[in-house]
Amino acid sequence: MSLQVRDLNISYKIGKGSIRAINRVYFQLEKGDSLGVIGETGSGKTTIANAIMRALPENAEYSGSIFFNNKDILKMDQETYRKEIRWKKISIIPQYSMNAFNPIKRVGEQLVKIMMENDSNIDTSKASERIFYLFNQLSLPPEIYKKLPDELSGGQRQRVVIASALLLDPELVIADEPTTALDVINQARVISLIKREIVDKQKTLIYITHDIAVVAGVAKKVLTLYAGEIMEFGDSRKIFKEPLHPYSKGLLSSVPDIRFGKVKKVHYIPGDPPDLSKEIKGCPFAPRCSIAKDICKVEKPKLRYVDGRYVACHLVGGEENGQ
Ligand SMILES: Nc1ncnc2c1ncn2[C@@H]1O[C@H](COP(=O)(O)OP(=O)(O)OP(=O)(O)O)[C@@H](O)[C@H]1O
Repeated sequence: MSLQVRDLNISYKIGKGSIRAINRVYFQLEKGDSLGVIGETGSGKTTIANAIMRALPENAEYSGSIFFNNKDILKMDQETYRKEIRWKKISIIPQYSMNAFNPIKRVGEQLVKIMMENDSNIDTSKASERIFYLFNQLSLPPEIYKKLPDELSGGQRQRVVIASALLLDPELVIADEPTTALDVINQARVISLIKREIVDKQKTLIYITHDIAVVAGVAKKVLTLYAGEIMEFGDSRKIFKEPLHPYSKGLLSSVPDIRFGKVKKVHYIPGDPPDLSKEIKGCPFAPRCSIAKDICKVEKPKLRYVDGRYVACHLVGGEENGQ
């Protein structure tokens, strides 16, 4: 598996104007990589996921490429993507599992249908064998197979969604805020199952979240996104230990640490993200950045390779990325 996102730009047309949701995004993942995508609400995380899933809404306009195993999926027609890629090669665990299922059909029946529609070599007995195997892996009781979606708890439903994403053994799984609707116990359970069934099995994972602490536990790489632009991208241990971009620093210092009976002082980044319907000349973070210089307000910083990661900041030195 290889995923190369190259110069991705996505905007949404609204009325006479448009929202520039993604700007010049580049990143690359290989088999076994796990990437945490973090950033405030509206930073463009779901837009990236939808672009990879070929599920952008009608009002989206895009340019750039997303090479998946060397084929540009943005240039593929919808039908080819649906037949060859969706479920089989790339799948998604969406934010709200409620919407993922038909409320009047039994869970097992719906999972069998996904499998049979996407793989002509599979019959009902092979499909149910795979489903029971995944239920077992995800600590779901076999009775779930015959239940209606509404008869499951939130945590069970989200685990069934994980099972559905894994049914056809895809190479890349995108988890978009998969634990938002769950209590902390179920959050921890779902996260550890995602780690065990996706990361530890050498599949590639893109994990989208507001929750930085989760990324630290799941992802080997991290990408901080702000106003649709990459601020920092690279090895998560390096970035968590010593973030270089002022935005990554701000995000990390906003994580509460209540361990060992001590409550660390939580900082927040004053101000709000910019209005994406207006042109942003310099670094989008400059108006909120406590160390911004004049250049930051007028010139976009390039992504530079610095100390083992890419950083887009005029005030952090290093080699240019060349992209
Ligand atoms: N269909 C749409 N039409 C117009 N604007 C949209 C559309 N979808 C998203 N946007 C805008 O694009 C920007 C990026 O949205 P996106 O949902 O990708 O962000 P996000 O980081 O996933 O946010 P959240 O964390 O809240 O899910 C936001 O300004 C959002 O309002």
